[in-house]
Amino acid sequence: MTLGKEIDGKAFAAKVQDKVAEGVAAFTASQGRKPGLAVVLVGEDPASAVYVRSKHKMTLKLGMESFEFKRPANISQEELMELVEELNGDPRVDGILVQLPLPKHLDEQAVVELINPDKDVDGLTPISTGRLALGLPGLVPCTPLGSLMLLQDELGDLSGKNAVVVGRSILVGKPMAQLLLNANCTVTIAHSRTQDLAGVIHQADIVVAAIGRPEMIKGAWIKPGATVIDVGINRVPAEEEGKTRIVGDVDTASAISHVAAITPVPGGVGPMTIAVLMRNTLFAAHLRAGLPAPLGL
Ligand SMILES: Nc1nc2c(c(=O)[nH]1)N[C@@H](CN(C=O)c1ccc(C(=O)N[C@@H](CCC(=O)O)C(=O)O)cc1)CN2
Repeated sequence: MTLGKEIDGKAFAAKVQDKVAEGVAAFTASQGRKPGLAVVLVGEDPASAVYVRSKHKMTLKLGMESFEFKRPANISQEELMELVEELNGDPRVDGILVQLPLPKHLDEQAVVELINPDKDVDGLTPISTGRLALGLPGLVPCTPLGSLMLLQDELGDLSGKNAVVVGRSILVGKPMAQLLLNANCTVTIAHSRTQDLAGVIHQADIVVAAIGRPEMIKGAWIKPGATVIDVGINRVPAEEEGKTRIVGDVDTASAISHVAAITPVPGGVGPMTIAVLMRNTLFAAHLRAGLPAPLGL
């Protein structure tokens, strides 16, 4: 039995970060200021707090300015919108990211829509989404772009490949499908109502799993030799009493003998999410300064 390769997302993310750091140094030298990223965290969700801390540390490590805005879970819609308006107008801020999910009483879409599209480093505003749908250059959501980079590094040209994206979220599934379509794949979006999910997945040369259900996709569903990107980050009970561990949406133990390559969880797509956020911040800084997009990123 041959086993597929595990794609090292951490190592690839480190390469992206090195290139961003070079670009940041060049930008800072030419503009006399550092690119700046503002991250807004609402509430006390422990996972969100960890991700925001990682973003802060990475922003500083790569030579950029980091502005963190922590607000209580009971913040009103108006107060949050005011904060976004302030950041839209702040000349030190090139990129704005509102950490998701927001507490239930807040209208996530309204908050995202208020972000200046030139500062939309999450690629979630209607302008960014529209540009992606039209195949125009723009800011693209971090996890899907990171996943595409891993696929292109692994497979080269993706033209003509059958790709199945499992999941249709605004953050991952929909932009991922659009990116694969722009890369000339034949794309199917599968979701919770898809009939014969196993059969649909079995047609795919590329599977992107983004449904948020722990280890749901089994090895037998995967076409032998397919490349699998596992976007899931699901916390499940560990063997040790009271502890948890993270698993993806794919049952890696059964999939590894079917795939040509697969991203592990952790250490696959996750690190790429933060690396691409850094890239997008550098891109946004170039855009605002009227400079062409940095090369090689
Ligand atoms: N506004 C946004 N909110 C959220 C996004 C996003 O892109 N924009 N994505 C996720 C969370 N996220 C970044 O925000 C993120 C998730 C996971 C990782 C990561 O590196 N994961 C590690 C495992 C980490 C762990 O042990 O918990 C891995 O997979 O190796 C980074 C960023 C939802 N919200």
